Amino acid sequence: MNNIGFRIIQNENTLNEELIERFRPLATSLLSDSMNRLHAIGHNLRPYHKEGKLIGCAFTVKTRVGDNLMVHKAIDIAKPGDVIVVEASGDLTNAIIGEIMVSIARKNGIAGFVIDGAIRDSGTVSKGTFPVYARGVTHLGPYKDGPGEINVPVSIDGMVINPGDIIVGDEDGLVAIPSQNAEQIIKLAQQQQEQEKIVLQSIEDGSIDRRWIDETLRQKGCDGL
Ligand SMILES: O=C([O-])CC(=O)C(=O)O
Ligand SMILES: [Mg+2]
Repeated sequence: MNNIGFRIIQNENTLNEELIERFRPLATSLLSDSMNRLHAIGHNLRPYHKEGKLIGCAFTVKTRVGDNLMVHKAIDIAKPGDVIVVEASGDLTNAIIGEIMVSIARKNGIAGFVIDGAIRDSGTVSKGTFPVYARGVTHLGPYKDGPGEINVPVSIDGMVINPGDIIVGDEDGLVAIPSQNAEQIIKLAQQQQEQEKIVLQSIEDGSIDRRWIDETLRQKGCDGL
């Protein structure tokens, strides 16, 4: 039987430790620049935890607005290191997760949550280092009836996330990288990181070259130069 709207699909993707460590020093700004500033989860999802970077493979959940039955199932079956990514239509009426679900997820070795919807118990979540990104907060709790689906493509604030995509989150927000592009994106981001170090050093030693600004303005025909 294929009960569309009420399905659990297996997802064996994992991210090895070596790749995680190579992503760790790379800011989301470098990673999104390395995808031509076109691919990113939108700015509406913000971190609600105190600190700590999020890196892991997407374990996706599509759920009915305000319902978290399938999110509970996801917490029980996702692998250690997975990031549970929940499409809840961006609705903030009912919270999708709270302190108890965060505690179970942490205990199960889940890397973090990305919730395109609301969370609750934010006072506790905000004191911890377990990564939780969400669109907002409400004290109103979730229903637990479904429908919902696990490991289908989801849409998170303007970006399609496929199960197994690499999710990276920091203070600036979230990016998703198809796993087959990981090596290429890491290399490009490392190159930009080196370039930015050189720029920062040139600011310190006064050798920074700012001629490009006037050159660009001249090309635009700017008055008053
Ligand atoms: O009731 C729920 O499922 C959500 C919640 O508040 C918690 O996880 O603490
Ligand atoms: Mg709670």
